[in-house]
Amino acid sequence: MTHRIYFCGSIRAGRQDAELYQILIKKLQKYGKVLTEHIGLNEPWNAPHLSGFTLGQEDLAKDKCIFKTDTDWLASADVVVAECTQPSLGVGFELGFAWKLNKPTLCLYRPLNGTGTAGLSAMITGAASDSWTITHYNEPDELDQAFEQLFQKLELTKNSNSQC
Ligand SMILES: O=c1[nH]c(=O)n([C@H]2C[C@H](O)[C@@H](COP(=O)(O)O)O2)cc1CO
Repeated sequence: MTHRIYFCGSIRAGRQDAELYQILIKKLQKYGKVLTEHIGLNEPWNAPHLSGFTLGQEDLAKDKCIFKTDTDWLASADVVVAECTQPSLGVGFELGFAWKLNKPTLCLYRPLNGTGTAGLSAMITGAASDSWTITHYNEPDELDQAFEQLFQKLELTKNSNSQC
């Protein structure tokens, strides 16, 4: 299976869950190419595709490059998987963008995490549909089944679309 997977996770909004992102990205790589694998790196702001910018630089040109690259990747993705527990403006923006493009989307949320007591935004839960799923979990291994189901469904859709 060679799906193009866009993974979302907090960067500037806080790196508390960085190790978890790395684990989830590794699990997702079983199903295809994770376009945003830099989100699991120790310093995602120095990812290889940003190597033309000075180390540590966070100016407008770099932000424009991040925006262009990420929105292009999102538009080309077959599926979006977002870890939403650490609230992030960037992740929220990406989810709105994915929704507008009708991308199959899986939103992951850890309700028992200290930062998540207030619950997910209604703008995420309220979007639930056949292709917009919200999965609550505590440990990454609990997601194996959800990932399996997501990609099986994607395969079925791909196959039925290619038959006509
Ligand atoms: O350096 C970056 N690289 C990058 O790809 N992003 C994208 C991908 C993440 O899913 C999301 C994180 O947004 P934020 O930085 O607002 O937490 O934005 C965000 C930044 C920094 O805002």
